[in-house]
Amino acid sequence: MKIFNAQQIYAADKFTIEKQAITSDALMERAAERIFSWVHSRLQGAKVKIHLFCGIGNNGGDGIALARHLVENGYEIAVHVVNYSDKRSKDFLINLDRLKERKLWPEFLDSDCEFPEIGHEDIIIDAIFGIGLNRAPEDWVAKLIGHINDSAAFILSIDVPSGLFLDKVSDKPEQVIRANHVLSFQAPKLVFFLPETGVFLNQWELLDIGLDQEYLYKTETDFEFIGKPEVLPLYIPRLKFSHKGNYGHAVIVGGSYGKIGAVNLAARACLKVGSGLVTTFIPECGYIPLQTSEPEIMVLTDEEEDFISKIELPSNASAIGVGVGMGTHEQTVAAFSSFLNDTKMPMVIDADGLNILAENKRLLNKMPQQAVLTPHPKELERLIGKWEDDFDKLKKAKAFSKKYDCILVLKGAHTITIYDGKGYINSNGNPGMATAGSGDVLTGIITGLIAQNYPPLYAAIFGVYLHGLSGDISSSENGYEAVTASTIIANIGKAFMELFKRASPEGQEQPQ
Ligand SMILES: NC(=O)C1=CN([C@@H]2O[C@H](COP(=O)(O)OP(=O)(O)OC[C@H]3O[C@@H](n4cnc5c(N)ncnc54)[C@H](O)[C@@H]3O)[C@@H](O)[C@H]2O)[C@@H](O)CC1
Ligand SMILES: Nc1ncnc2c1ncn2[C@@H]1O[C@H](COP(=O)(O)OP(=O)(O)O)[C@@H](O)[C@H]1O
Ligand SMILES: [K+]
Repeated sequence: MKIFNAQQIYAADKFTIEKQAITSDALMERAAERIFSWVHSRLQGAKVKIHLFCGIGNNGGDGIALARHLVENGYEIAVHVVNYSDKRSKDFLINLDRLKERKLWPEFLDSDCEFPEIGHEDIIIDAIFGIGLNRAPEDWVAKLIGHINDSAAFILSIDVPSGLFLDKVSDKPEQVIRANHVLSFQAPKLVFFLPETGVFLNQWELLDIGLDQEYLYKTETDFEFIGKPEVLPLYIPRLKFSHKGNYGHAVIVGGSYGKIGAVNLAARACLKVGSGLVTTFIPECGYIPLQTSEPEIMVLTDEEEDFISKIELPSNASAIGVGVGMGTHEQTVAAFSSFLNDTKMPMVIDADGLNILAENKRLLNKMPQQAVLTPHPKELERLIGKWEDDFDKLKKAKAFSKKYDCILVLKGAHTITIYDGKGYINSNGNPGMATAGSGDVLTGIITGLIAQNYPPLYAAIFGVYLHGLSGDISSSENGYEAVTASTIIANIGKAFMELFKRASPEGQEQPQ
C-alpha cells in the first residue's frame, strides 16, 4: 500500500473533486460520514460524553461535520472550537453554519479561556490539526494539547494526532496529542511507523473516502507499506519435479567462541525457508555442537579454534549470510576483507560483518552488487553516522544505499527496507521479537530466500514480512515475553501457511 506525502494527498483530494464533479465540502461530508459510522457502530448510542476539539481548518471541519451527525443521532456532545487562527477554511465555516442551524453552539477556546473539564470516562475527538500543520502550535494550544493528554479519556484522532508534523519530528513532544486510536483517511502516513513519531499513537485504521483510484494507482511514492497483498506476488512456488539442487545452497559464515548459537539460529532459519542445502562456516570450537544439534546442516570449520581466520566456501554455494556472532578479531577482519575481494556472490551482511565494514569503510566498495545489509539502529549509526531525527536517518540511509548499491534493512518495530530511493515499511512483528538472536534468524531467512533465487530486494521485503509473521504467531501462542529466536524459527512453516490463507465471507481465514 502506498504511503503518500501531504502534497500528494492534497493533490489526490483536488483531482478527486474535479473528476467526480463534487465539491470539497461533499468530500468532507463523506469523511465525516465514515467517521460517524465507525464511532456509531462501536458506541451504539451509549450515553457517554463526547468532547470534540476542532481546529479552524479542514481537520476541524471534519470534526464539526461529525458533531452534526452525532447530535442528530442523540449523542451527548460538547464542541470546542480551538480558535488558533482567524483564517478559517471555507468548509469549516459551511459546517459550522450547519451546526448552528441545528441550534448547537460550540464553545470557542482561545488564549485567555479556561480549558473544559474532561471526565475520565469521556471520549475525545481530536480534530485540531490534520496534515496541514506547518509550524509549532502556539503556547496556549500546546497547553490545551497537554490538558487533553493529561485526561484519562479515550482519544480518537481524526486523520493524524494533532501536533504531529508529516515531515519532521516535533522538538516538543508535549505539543502532540497522544492518540489511543487514529482514523486516517485513505492511506497510512509515514509518521505512524517511525520510532520518534509513531509513539504518539497506539492504533490506526484507514477510512476509505473514495479518493480517485486512478490517481492513487499512478502516483509514485517514496514509501510503501508492506502487508500480505504486497508480499504474496513475490513468493516463488516449489515445483513438483524439482530437487534440492533447484533450491540453492545457502552458507552462513560466522560464529566465535561463545557465539556459535548465532550461526545455529541463522542456519536453521535458512533451512526453514526452504533452502535446498545449508552449510555453515565456523571456527573449530563450534563443530561438535552444530553437528550434533542440527543433522540437516553441514559444517565447515576454520583452522582456528575460537574465531574465523580464513573463509572458505563450498564450491556450489549460491548465497552467503555473513557476520552473525563472528566477532572482530583482527584475523577475522583480514579474512572478511579478502573474502569481499574474492567473492561476488549474493550476500547478506549482518552484525559483526557490519561492524567490520563500519570500522573499515574502504571495504564498502568491495561489497557485491545489491548486498543486503541488516543493521539494528546502533549498527546503522556506525555505518551512516549520527542522524538528526528519523527523517534525516531515512535520507542518509537512502544516500548510503545508492552510493554502495546495497539494500539496507533498517530493523526495528517497523523494519524499513531501503533500495533505489524507495522505502518498504513492514507491517507486522511485535515487541516479543526484541530478544536475543531474532536478528540472526532474519539473516538466515533472507539468505535462504536469496539462495532459492529470490532477487535480493524481494528476499529482503518478503523475508522481513515472514520473520514478523513468525514472530506474531509465536507471540499469539506464547505471549510476548516467551518469544525466542527459536520459537520464531519454529513458526516459519506456519507463517508460510498463513500467507496462503484467504478470507472467508465471514472474515475468518481459510486455507487457499
Ligand atoms: N482537502 C480535502 O478535501 C479533505 C481534507 N480533509 C481534512 O483536511 C485536513 C487538512 O486540512 P487543512 O489543510 O485545512 O489543514 P489543518 O486542518 O491540518 O490545519 C489548518 C490550517 O492551520 C494552519 N496552521 C498550520 N499550523 C498551524 C499552527 N501551528 N498554528 C496555527 N495555524 C496553523 C495552516 O494554514 C493549515 O492549513 C486533513 O488532515 C483532513 O482531516 C478531509 O476533510 C477529507 C477531505
Ligand atoms: N518492538 C519490536 N517490534 C517488532 N519487531 C521487533 C521489535 N524489536 C525488535 N524487533 C525485530 O527483532 C529483530 C532484532 O534484531 P537484532 O537487534 O539484530 O537482534 P539480535 O542481534 O539479538 O539477533 C529485528 O528483526 C527487529 O525488527
Ligand atoms: K487531528
